[in-house]
Order: sequence, then structure tokens, then C-alpha cells
Amino acid sequence: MKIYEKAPAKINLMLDVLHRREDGYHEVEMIMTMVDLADRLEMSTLPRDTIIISSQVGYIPLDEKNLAFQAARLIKDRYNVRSGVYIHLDKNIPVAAGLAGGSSDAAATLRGLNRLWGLNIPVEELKALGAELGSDVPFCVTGGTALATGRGEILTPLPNPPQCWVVLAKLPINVSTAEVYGRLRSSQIPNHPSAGAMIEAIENGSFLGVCDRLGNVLEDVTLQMHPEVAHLKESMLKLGADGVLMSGSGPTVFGLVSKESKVSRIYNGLRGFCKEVYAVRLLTKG
Ligand SMILES: C[C@](O)(CO)[C@H](O)COP(=O)(O)OP(=O)(O)OC[C@H]1O[C@@H](n2ccc(N)nc2=O)[C@H](O)[C@@H]1O
Ligand SMILES: Nc1ncnc2c1ncn2[C@@H]1O[C@H](COP(=O)(O)OP(=O)(O)OP(=O)(O)O)[C@@H](O)[C@H]1O
Repeated sequence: MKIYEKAPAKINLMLDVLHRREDGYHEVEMIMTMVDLADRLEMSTLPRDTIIISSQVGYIPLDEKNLAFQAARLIKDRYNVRSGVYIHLDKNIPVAAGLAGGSSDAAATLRGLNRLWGLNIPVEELKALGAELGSDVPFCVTGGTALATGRGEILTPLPNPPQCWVVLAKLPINVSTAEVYGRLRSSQIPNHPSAGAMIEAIENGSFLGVCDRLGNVLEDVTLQMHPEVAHLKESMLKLGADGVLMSGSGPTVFGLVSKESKVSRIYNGLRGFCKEVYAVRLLTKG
């Protein structure tokens, strides 16, 4: 039997950092939502007690460093599953981009193996397992739109934001999430974006309200290291995006666009100097 799971990318509509914690993580307040740009996973049982990962791309690890591998090992260990699994990752989400590609693959693996092996693990338990793998994994288990607090693992579901186009652009630079958090001086953040105001805009179905309230305190850190990301943001705004923000720790920048007629102009304008550009829709739930 083969099981298929879709692993969508996330964007952060707002990301605030409150303070650095004793355990080295940062206390955050984030609003996350999914976009229709996804990896696809195919999973099947192997008779031998082994985990094998393959992918059509050559630039991700396929061993225990892969988050899908770690998710499979965690579920096998915790639920005493003797059989093995073969997982093929059809990667479409750019890697190390701030789009939680690896985290979403891990979450899809947890969901998929729960089905493949008939384990009946409740969703709250899947999220708790996800938290052992990474801060973004619990959100990726359920997807939708949510307020994430704690280190990102405490989730409060929110309604779908107003539907729109999302243009994503990633420059060919690598950003380490740990380094960005490490460079942040949480006591010196000049302007904290408001989760409450963003939630209000989402609940009122106000697209322009959402655009006005976009904010990410990690942006300044990444932009200081990579000024070309600021240039990318400016270009997206000049080309006509209604709201523009860096996702997560970057370097991907996304633009929210309400009018379909503007999307191709923005897409083509960005493609002039940036190879990785995607025009997708928000992935609404329900
Ligand atoms: C930037 C975001 O992607 C926004 O959604 C997340 O906050 C990071 O999520 P993630 O990549 O799943 O993060 P993890 O794999 O848990 O942690 C990577 C590293 O980021 C830092 N980290 C992460 C989350 C958090 N709340 N505080 C942190 O300081 C820690 O140094 C950690 O070692
Ligand atoms: N399944 C996977 N897909 C992509 N990268 C993976 C995977 N498993 C492990 N990695 C490794 O994880 C690192 C981060 O990749 P990923 O695409 O998850 O970053 P990200 O989008 O910035 O994540 P986040 O937004 O959660 O911080 C890469 O350097 C890659 O080598």
C-alpha cells in the first residue's frame, strides 16, 4: 500500500519576539498560514526495519539529517513499529528559505505514517511529537491559519485570511534560522508588530487590514546581513504588491496581491533578476 501526503509551505503574516528564554529558544508571537506551494510525499512499508528516503533533488540530506527521516524514526521508536518505510520526497518548496519546507515534510511524515500503520495517534499527540522535531512542525501538522506562541508550538486556530495571490521570491542566499535568532537583540526591538491587530483584520476579512499589519522582527536582522533582500522587498512593492514581508528568518520575501491582473507583472518583473519566483494562492482550510 502507498500513502500520499501533501506538505505545503508556510508564511508568517506576523512574527514578534518577546524575549530570549532560559533554554536558548525565543518566546514568540506569530501568525502563520499555508500557501499552495507544496512538497509531495509517497510512503510505503518496507519489510526490513529500515528508513529509506529518496528525492528528485540532489541538494537535501537523505540520511538522519532529513526531518522526514527523523519523523519516521520518532514514530517507529515511540510506537514500537518493527517494519520499515520508504519515503519519496518530491521537493518543490525552496530549501532553507523561511518557508518551513523540512518542517512540513516532517509533519506530513507523521500524518502519513499514522495512516499507513493504522496507529490512530490523536492529532494533539502528533503535534507533541512534532514539537520534538522543530518549533514549526506542530503548526505544519494541522496547517490552516493559527496564532503560534511559546517557541511556536502553542497553537490557537484562526479563521482563513481573505483569499489573495501570494508571490514568493527567494534570492540565492542561505540564511541560518539559529544565526538570525542569535543575532537578534530582543530588548532592543524598536517596533513590535501586533498579533491582536492582525487577528482583528483576519476576523473582519479585511485584505488591506492584513497588508497594513504585516510585520516580522527578524526582518531587520536578515536585511542587515543581506541588504539585497531589502531591495527585493522594494521591487515587489514598486511592481504593485499590496503588502510585502520576509517570511520567517528569510530570505524568502512574499507579496500579497488582491488583483489577478497585477500578478503576472510582478512575477515577470521579479524574474528579471531573481530565478526563484512563485505565484500561488493562500491555502484556505475547510
Ligand atoms: C523562524 C520560524 O521559522 C518562524 O516560523 C521559526 O521560529 C523557527 O522554526 P524552526 O526552523 O522549526 O526552528 P527550530 O528547528 O525549532 O530551531 C532552530 C533554531 O532557531 C532558534 N529558535 C527557534 C525557534 C524559537 N522560538 N526560538 C529560537 O531561538 C534556536 O536557536 C534553534 O536552535
Ligand atoms: N525534508 C527536508 N527538506 C528540506 N531540507 C531539509 C529537509 N530535512 C532536513 N533539511 C535540512 O534543513 C535545513 C533547513 O531547510 P528548510 O527548508 O526546512 O528550512 P526553512 O524553510 O528555513 O525552515 P523554517 O522556516 O522552519 O526555519 C536545510 O539546510 C536542509 O539541509
